[in-house]
Amino acid sequence: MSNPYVKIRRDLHKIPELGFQEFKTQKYLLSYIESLSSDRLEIKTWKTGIFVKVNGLFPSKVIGYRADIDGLPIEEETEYSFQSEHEGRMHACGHDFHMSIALGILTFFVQNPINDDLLFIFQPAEEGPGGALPMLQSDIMSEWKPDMIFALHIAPEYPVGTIATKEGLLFANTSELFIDLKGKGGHAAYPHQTNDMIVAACSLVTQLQTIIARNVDPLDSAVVTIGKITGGTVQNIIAEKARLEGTIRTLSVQSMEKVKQRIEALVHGVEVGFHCEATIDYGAMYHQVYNHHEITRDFMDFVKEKTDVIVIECKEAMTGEDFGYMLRDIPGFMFWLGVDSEYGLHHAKLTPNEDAIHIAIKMLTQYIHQIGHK
Ligand SMILES: CC(=O)N[C@@H](CCC[C@H](N)C(=O)O)C(=O)O
Repeated sequence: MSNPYVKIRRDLHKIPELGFQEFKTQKYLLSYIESLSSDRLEIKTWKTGIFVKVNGLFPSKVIGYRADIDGLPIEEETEYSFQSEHEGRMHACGHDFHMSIALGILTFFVQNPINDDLLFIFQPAEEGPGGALPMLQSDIMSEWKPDMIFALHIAPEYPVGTIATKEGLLFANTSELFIDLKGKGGHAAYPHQTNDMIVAACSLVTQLQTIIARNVDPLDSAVVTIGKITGGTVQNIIAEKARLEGTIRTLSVQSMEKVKQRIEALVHGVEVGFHCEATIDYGAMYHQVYNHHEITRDFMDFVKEKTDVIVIECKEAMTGEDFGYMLRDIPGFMFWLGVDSEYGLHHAKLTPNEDAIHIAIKMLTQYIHQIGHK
């Protein structure tokens, strides 16, 4: 392991923290960035995130690069010697890779300054409740606002040495979904005296799937996933309460509204049918990731023509990313970085190939070097 950014990735892998609790992560990043001790660097913290400006020689624009820094509530099941030291937390979405790659690029340009200014954004809470929008609206961002911005996300399904992206829509619109049901609990042997919220919740989960099958245009796409159900107390008590937690994904803002209307109608139906009360909370919503056409095309051409990395023109995905908010305001793009893992994103055995770290740093320093001198 001679690559220092692999060591950084492993250090960060050990300390995954949830959104807006990334205190150790922020401290680690700050101590590394401050150790670069250059008078070109300006550093400002924002909650548990960090903005770092690398001042250029003769700046005519600011180039932005964003890395997300939070982990997930997953108990790690890899065979790593550098497993998560935080019980029930894991970097299972590659943000440890994203941070180490960002530090690699940052270090390169501190040591090899270019004309333009660079802004590195280490953003908390991508998995929820969302750090991109409030960071974008912060005073620091108004002062240092980039003229263009980009970011990457690791992709377990693509080989190392490849990237994948496309012009226009890349990732879906998302909305979290929390539904609370409250009825009348009671003795397991007297169901006729109760309104069982376990039965209501199970019925609702099945009904929600009919939205995709029967309400969304088959030529459009949407997802309603319920990832968690809780309810009840013990096996012989009929549950008074149940909670469904999930997420909605759509390829347009309009479809999101339609799906939500159907959810509300079905939840109301369950209220009537099961004599219970229901509340819906949509939690955090993310704007779609929409890549700027010309900038993305230029980037793809650059990688094809000037690097060893293979460019795949991919389809849009139903993943969400609050980086979509940054791209709504600032022209730029996002791309997938191939890391070839048997297990996918959000899996307890995700094991991305670390060779991708060096490949990404090399490719992106070349790219920034080219656009930063124009
Ligand atoms: C890249 C990725 O996996 N992003 C997450 C974003 C989650 C947003 C929010 N918590 C939700 O579930 O809607 C994803 O699950 O796609």
